[in-house]
Amino acid sequence: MAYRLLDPAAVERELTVLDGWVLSADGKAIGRDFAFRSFIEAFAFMTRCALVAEKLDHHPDWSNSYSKVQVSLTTHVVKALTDRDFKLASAMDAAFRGRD
Ligand SMILES: C[C@H](O)[C@H](O)[C@H]1CNC2=NC(N)=NC(=O)C2=N1
Repeated sequence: MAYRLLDPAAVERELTVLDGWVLSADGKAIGRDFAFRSFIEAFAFMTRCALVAEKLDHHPDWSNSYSKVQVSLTTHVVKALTDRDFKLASAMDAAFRGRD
C-alpha cells in the first residue's frame, strides 16, 4: 500500500484533530503519553491498538511502564510522517476514549 507524505502544514492540520499528540523536535514523528488506572488497563489498550496496527500494517514505537504507555509514530520506510501515522494515532485516541 502506498504512503502519502505530509508537508509541515498538513502535519499541523492533522495534529489539530488528534487528542494531545505532539510533534518531535525533528518533525519526523508524533508522540503521546497515555495514562491508565492500572497495568491491566494499559495492557488492554495496547492489545486493542496492536490489532488495529496489524490491520493498518502500520506499527507503533511504544513502551509500557506499569500504568503508562508512551507512543511514538513515524513511517520507518520513508523516515517521515505519512497519512498512516495519523490513521493509527486517530485509532489509538478512539481506543483510549472507549477504554471503559
Ligand atoms: C512490509 C511491511 O508492510 C512494512 O515493513 C511496514 C510494517 N509496519 C510499519 N510500521 C511503521 N511505523 N513504519 C513502517 O515503515 C512500517 N512498515
